[in-house]
Amino acid sequence: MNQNLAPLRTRIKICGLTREEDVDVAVAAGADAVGFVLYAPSPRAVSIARAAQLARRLPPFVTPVLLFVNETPERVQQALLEIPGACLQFHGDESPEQCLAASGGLRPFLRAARIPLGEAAAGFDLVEYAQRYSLAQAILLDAHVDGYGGGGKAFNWSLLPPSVDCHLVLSGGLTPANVTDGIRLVRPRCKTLAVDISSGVEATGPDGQALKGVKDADKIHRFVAAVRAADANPRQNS
Ligand SMILES: O=C(O)c1ccccc1NCC(=O)[C@H](O)[C@H](O)COP(=O)(O)O
Repeated sequence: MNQNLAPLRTRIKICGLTREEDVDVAVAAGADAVGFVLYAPSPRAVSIARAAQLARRLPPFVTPVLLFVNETPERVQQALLEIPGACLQFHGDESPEQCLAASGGLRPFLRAARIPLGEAAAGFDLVEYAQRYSLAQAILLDAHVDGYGGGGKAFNWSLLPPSVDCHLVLSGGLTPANVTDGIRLVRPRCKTLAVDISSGVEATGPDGQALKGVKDADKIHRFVAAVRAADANPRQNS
């Protein structure tokens, strides 16, 4: 366990933004990064032009993250031209070589690992995966769901290996209510930990169904507050 190396400030990414007001709320709440889904089949998809428009609202030191699934290097490069300073997130079946080619070796990228649900998580070799994608800035842990991601499902965090020699981003089914447990369980196992949420801060319609791509300001604020509370209470994090 890398407890002595654990940072006291967990970085926060809010993903799947499509509206100006949600970008502004994420920034006001204290997010370190905001994610734009550049994957057409997603209900949260935005075009490159729209992502660029939204990213222009960001103040210095809040990072736009561009999420791709099995995209061509040409389209990734096009997005980087229009959104300079962005970080990339590869959330499909991209090999290490494809990640490197698409990033042009010029921009940092996150590599999503899709961890099986239930007890099967124990069979996922995260140590080997992190070695394979050693050029990634961090490995983003998401649950294995249909449609590649954004499914709002949590995998069994306690089945992760006790120590992984990389930076991790915990995602998949996080909520304001469970993020403290996630930080407590995962932070001691890696170099640094960030958290990433999309479904768990979405608004719901009158029928109780999630409005995908529309965020709830109160949930974003509660999520950030829960992360900061976890950071501030070392007893919960050891
Ligand atoms: O959001 C999507 O629709 C999506 C589609 C395809 C691949 C990934 C996708 N989203 C991933 C994310 O939004 C986050 O990186 C993260 O995994 C959050 O997921 P969750 O909080 O479970 O919605």
